[in-house]
Amino acid sequence: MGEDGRVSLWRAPRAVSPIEASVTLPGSKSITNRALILAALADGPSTVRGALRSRDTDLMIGALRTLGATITERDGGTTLDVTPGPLRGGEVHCGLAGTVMRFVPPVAALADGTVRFDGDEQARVRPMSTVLDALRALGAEIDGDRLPCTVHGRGAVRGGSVTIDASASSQFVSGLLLSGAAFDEGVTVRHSGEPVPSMPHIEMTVEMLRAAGVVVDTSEPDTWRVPPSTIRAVDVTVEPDLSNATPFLAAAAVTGGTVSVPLWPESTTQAGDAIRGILERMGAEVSWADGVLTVRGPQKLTGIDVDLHDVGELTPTVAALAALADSPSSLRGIAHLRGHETDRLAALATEIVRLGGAVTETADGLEIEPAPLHGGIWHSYADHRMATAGAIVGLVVDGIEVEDIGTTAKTLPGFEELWLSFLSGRSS
Ligand SMILES: O=C(O)C1=C[C@@H](OP(=O)(O)O)[C@@H](O)[C@H](O)C1
Ligand SMILES: C=C(OP(=O)(O)O)C(=O)O
Repeated sequence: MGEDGRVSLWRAPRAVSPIEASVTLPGSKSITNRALILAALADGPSTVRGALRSRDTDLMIGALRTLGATITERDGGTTLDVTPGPLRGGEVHCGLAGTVMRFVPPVAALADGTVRFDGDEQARVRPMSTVLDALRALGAEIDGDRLPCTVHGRGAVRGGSVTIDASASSQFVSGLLLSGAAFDEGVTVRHSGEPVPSMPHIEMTVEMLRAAGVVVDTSEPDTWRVPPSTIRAVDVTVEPDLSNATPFLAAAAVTGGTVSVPLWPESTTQAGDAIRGILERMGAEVSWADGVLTVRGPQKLTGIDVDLHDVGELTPTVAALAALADSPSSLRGIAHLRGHETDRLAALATEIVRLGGAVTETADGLEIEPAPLHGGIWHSYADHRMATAGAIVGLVVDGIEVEDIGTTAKTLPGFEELWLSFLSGRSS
């Protein structure tokens, strides 16, 4: 929606030749928001360098300031100095950020005061009861099962053991673990149910807790044990957001060009790293040397049969690639995407079919057949990754107009300008 309330349409740039470019991405949303939570609970001042500044991370900064942390900015806002303060009540706006909705309530339960949570209309239907019920079982008092809801903080949380069904989102586990060391008895989270999605994101949580001196016992499957302890202040540098890199790498794949992304970590828990294997299987050449990832697109993009359960946030990019491939694709293991920013399976199927594509929505994924696409409006559903998926399609299909491209500000403000300078080979 534009400022005047009308739907805004962005004419997606068409690639006139193979894209040859290099692009540097800002920091990871997932690492930035975890670092901020841990810093707000730490035993002293922390510094977060290379932080992502976007709607989701600004909402996290706002939430933690409300609860009592002092957060100051340097280096154009990408270095954040965080000094924890006594936790208190207030109003927290979650926007559409899963990390704010699921990571902040456990912090609020530790506050001395009442914390009211609300968010965007679409956030009010995102699953949240699992983390709220778990907090109740651990001794917190909470009204509500989704946004809006209220946490009546009492300055401490008993903690202990809780069994949850985290099959709808890994963020339920991460949220409880991030604050768990500050609970009187720590926390033991056991998962019971269908497999937990997005496991690398839980590994990211565990790795960052350990870096802050917190013990996390992961010796039993589907069980995470965090004994009570102080959370050490840290000086952390955030990796670039590899999931946000995927539309840029996809541009090489669909145009037969060459795209490089510097500062690509040699090893990482970020889901975005899985794009390397995915693009290779679709026919691209992928190489990594001296911290630079390079993708060289194929003559013909092949379809892929892939289980994206662990890396669901890559689905919009992979679906756009699949819609442009010359053989069928099957994207599986991603039923939980119905609880993301929007029902991503329905949204992707609707938008690709609208352009002439052949997509069948299954219970846990998408079947995509090759079909010639034509121009038209690509709706974004307030979902940053839907918007960037439309930009990928627009590279090779004439007349694609992406509705509400500004929604990319959730994790990548300035996407339009970055995309344009990238396409002209001007980006860094
Ligand atoms: O913890 C995180 O930072 C995230 C976990 C994942 O959530 P789900 O487990 O709900 O898929 C991922 O999709 C989301 O983009 C970020
Ligand atoms: C699922 C996503 O976000 P959130 O952190 O809001 O869950 C995402 O970025 O793809």
